[in-house]
Amino acid sequence: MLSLNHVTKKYGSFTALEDVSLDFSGGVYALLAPNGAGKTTLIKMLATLIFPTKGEILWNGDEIVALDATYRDIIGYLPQDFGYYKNHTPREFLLYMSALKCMNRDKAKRKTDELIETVGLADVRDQKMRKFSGGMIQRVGIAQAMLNDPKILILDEPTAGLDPKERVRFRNLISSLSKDRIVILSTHIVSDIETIASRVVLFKNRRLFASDSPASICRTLQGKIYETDDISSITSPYLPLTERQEGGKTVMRFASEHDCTHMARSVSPNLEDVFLYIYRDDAV
Ligand SMILES: Nc1ncnc2c1ncn2[C@@H]1O[C@H](COP(=O)(O)OP(=O)(O)OP(=O)(O)O)[C@@H](O)[C@H]1O
Repeated sequence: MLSLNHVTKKYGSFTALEDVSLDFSGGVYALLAPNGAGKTTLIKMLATLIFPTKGEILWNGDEIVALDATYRDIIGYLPQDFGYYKNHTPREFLLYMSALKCMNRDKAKRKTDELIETVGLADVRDQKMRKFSGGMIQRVGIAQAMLNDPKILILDEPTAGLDPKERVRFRNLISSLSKDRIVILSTHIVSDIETIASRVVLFKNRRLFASDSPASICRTLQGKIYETDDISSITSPYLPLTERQEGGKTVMRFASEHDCTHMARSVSPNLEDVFLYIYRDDAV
């Protein structure tokens, strides 16, 4: 198990994360928060690129910093800006990354071929990456993070810049890779994780706000979410959430602290409602 115990991270006098305690056991953990909430800071600490100012991060009871290379051997990491060589083919790039990870050549070749299949790049394994789409590049990124068959796979905003079809493909890939390992991914896009996250981790005001299953997180707004096509009635204190077109009318989803069944239809909360509700005062 990977555990954060009272972790605080400061950059000079600025506190990016404060007193975060959190356990990761198995499955997909989605760090969901608006930009600037500290997701990358947490991810970089988990990847041992930066260190907590206070508190400790433990892998099965041992500090990850003290474990050093032993810990790095069990993690796979895809950073936000994943640097690759445009003139490399996926195969060349993965073999190069295997060499950096000191893998023996036979194992590296075997693993490279296997991962190229897994991420669906077999047809282009020997083509230069300069013409690859964002989704294809991210799939190469996942493959390099998986070379050492990591127990912990850490992905920082893996779906940023992908088109809807690529996002779905990527989501399915992450889900298939999450068996028998911890996957920790950061995102500010709710639809990326609604179906694949076993746990959603929310931060607010630099602190941990919630860490629970998507269903439990959604239940926190049970009885507070409504829909109506009388959108002119949705003014303060109601909180407008989303709008959609239905049967030629605009239907608005909104949150209310009080019963509104006299004027609107009560609906089941979804993760997007929760996100918009929790971060209503933040710039998202
Ligand atoms: N090296 C640094 N020095 C000073 N402040 C920093 C540094 N890195 C991050 N910050 C600040 O810490 C806060 C959290 O940043 P972080 O990158 O962790 O957020 P994030 O949730 O990952 O957002 P994004 O999705 O935009 O990367 C931000 O206010 C950011 O400006």
